[in-house]
Amino acid sequence: MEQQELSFKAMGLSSSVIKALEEMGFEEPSPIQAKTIPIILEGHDLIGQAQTGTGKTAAFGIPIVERLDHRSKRVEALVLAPTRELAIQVAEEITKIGKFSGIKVVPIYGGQSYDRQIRALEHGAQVVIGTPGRVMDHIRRGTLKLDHVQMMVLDEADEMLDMGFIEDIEFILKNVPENRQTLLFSATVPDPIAKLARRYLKDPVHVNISPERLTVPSIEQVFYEVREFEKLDALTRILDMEEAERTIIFCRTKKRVDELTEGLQARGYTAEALHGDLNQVQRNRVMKRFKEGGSEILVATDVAARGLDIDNVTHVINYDLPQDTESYVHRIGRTGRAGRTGTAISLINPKEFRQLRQMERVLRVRLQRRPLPTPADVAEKQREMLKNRLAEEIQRGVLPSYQELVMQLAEEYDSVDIAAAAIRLMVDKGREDKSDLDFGETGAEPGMVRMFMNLGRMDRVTPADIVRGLAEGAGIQGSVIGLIDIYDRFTFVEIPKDAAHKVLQNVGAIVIRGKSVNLEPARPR
Ligand SMILES: Nc1ncnc2c1ncn2[C@@H]1O[C@H](COP(=O)(O)OP(=O)(O)OP(=O)(O)O)[C@@H](O)[C@H]1O
Ligand SMILES: [Mg+2]
Repeated sequence: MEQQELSFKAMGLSSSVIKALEEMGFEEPSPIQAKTIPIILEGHDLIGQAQTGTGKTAAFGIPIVERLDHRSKRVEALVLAPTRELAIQVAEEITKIGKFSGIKVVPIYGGQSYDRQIRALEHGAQVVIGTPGRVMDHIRRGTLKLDHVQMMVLDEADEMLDMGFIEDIEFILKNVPENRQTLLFSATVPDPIAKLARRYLKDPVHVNISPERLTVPSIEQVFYEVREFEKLDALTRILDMEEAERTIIFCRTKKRVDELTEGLQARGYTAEALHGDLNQVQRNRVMKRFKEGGSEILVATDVAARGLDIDNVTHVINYDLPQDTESYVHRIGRTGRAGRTGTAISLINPKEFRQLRQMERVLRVRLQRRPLPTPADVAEKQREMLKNRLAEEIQRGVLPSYQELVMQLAEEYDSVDIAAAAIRLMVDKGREDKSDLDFGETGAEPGMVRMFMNLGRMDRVTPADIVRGLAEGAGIQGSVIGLIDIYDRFTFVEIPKDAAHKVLQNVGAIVIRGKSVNLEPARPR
C-alpha cells in the first residue's frame, strides 16, 4: 500500500458524506478509492480498473454525491450498468452515501413499469442508475432528460459492450452534454474498451490498481476433474464436503440453470434459479431470498457474474467453465469481497484442460487440483459435523434434568449405548421433521413419498423429471410437487403461488397407483 494514500477526510469530502461513510463502516478508502476520488473530484475523465470486490462503486459514488448540486431538480449524474440487479444495487449504495446530503437516486431498469419510474423521475432525481435499454427507452419517450448531466459512469463497460449494448450506449452518450465528465469502471478492461474510451472520453486518466493480477489472493481457486455425466453427483458431494454456506453456481445456459436447480432441489438443497427468462418480480424475489439466507444456493447464468455484492458468499462454483477469462474473473469475484476469504471451484471435464491452462496463463494463477470426494468421504464428513455439533452442545452446558435422565438409564444400560440411541433419535427426528412438513403441505400419503423415492433412484431419470411428469399427468399445469430423496433428504419443489393455491387447497393430495396419477379431494387437516 502506498504512503500517499489519503483518508476520506483528507480528501476534503463534506461532513455529510463522511458521516454517511462512517455509518456504512467505511473507515479508510480502498486503494482504488484513494487513487481515483481526488482525480474525479478535479473533474478528469477516468478509466478505473481494480479487482473485484475492492470498492469501485464508492469510487465513483462518493464523487457523484460530492459534486452534485443537491438543490437541482434535474438529472445531473447518470450511471449505466449491464444488469437490473446491479443497477438496483448501485442505486442503493449511492443512496447510502448520499443519506445526509439530500440527494435523490432513482434506478430505472427493464421489467418494471414505466409509470412508476416516470413518477420517480418527475419527483426530481439528481442521480439515475439504469440499464442501457431502459434508459434509451425513456430518452425516446421524452421521460428522461439528460441535458444537465455533468457526470456519466459506465460500470462494467466491457460487459455492456459484450452484451451488444454498444449502439444503445452511443445513443445515450449523444444525449448527454459533451462537456460532461465520463468515467469507466471494471475489473477487466479489454481492448475494445480502450477504443470506446478514445471516442468518448476526454484525455482520460488510467488507474489500474493491480495490473499484475486480475483476481484477488483471498479467493482460493480450485478445480475438480469431472466428466459431464457425473457432474451433478460430483457437485452435491462437493457441496456436502465444503460446508458451503452461501453459494453461487454458474452454468452456461438458462436451460442448464433450470435443470441444475431442479436437480439440486430434488436432492434437498434450497437452490433457486436466476436468469434472464424470469420476470422482474421473480428475479427480485429470488435475489431477496438469497440475500436473506432463505435459500443457500443461487444457480445463475452470467447475469449474476458482474458487480453483485452479496454478503458472505462463501463459494462460487463454475458448474460449466465460462466462455472466457474475463467472465471467470467476474464470476469468482462474487466471493472474497472487501478483504474476506472465499473459495472458487471449477468443474473441469477432460476436454477443457487446454482452456484451463490457457486461462491460468492469462490470470497468472494456478488452480489447485482436488480429488473428488467419495461417498465414504462425505459420510465421514457428516459424522464429523455431527460430532462437532454434539461437542458444541456439551460446551454450551448440559441441562440437569437430562443429566438425571441419563443417570437413571445408566443404572440399567451402558452409557455409550445410551448416547448412541440418543443420537439415532436425533438424526431420525431431523428426517421426520422434514418429511412431516412436506406431508402437511401436500397432503401426500407416505406411500406416495416412497414411490417418489423409488422412482428417484432409477437410472438416468432425474427425480425432478419424474415429478414434473407426474404433476403434468395429473393436469397441474406449470406446477411441480415433489417429495423426493437421494441422500435421505426430502424436498418440496416449489409451486408457483397461483398454482399452489389450486393444488393445495382445492385438490390436496396426489396419490399414485401404479403408474397413473389420480387427484383426490383434500383430507381435512
Ligand atoms: N472503503 C471501504 N471500506 C469498507 N468497505 C468498503 C469500502 N469500499 C467499499 N466497501 C465494501 O466493499 C464491498 C465491495 O464493493 P463494490 O461492490 O464497490 O466492489 P467492486 O470493486 O465494484 O467489485 P466488482 O468488480 O465485483 O463490481 C461492498 O460491500 C462495499 O460496501
Ligand atoms: Mg462493481
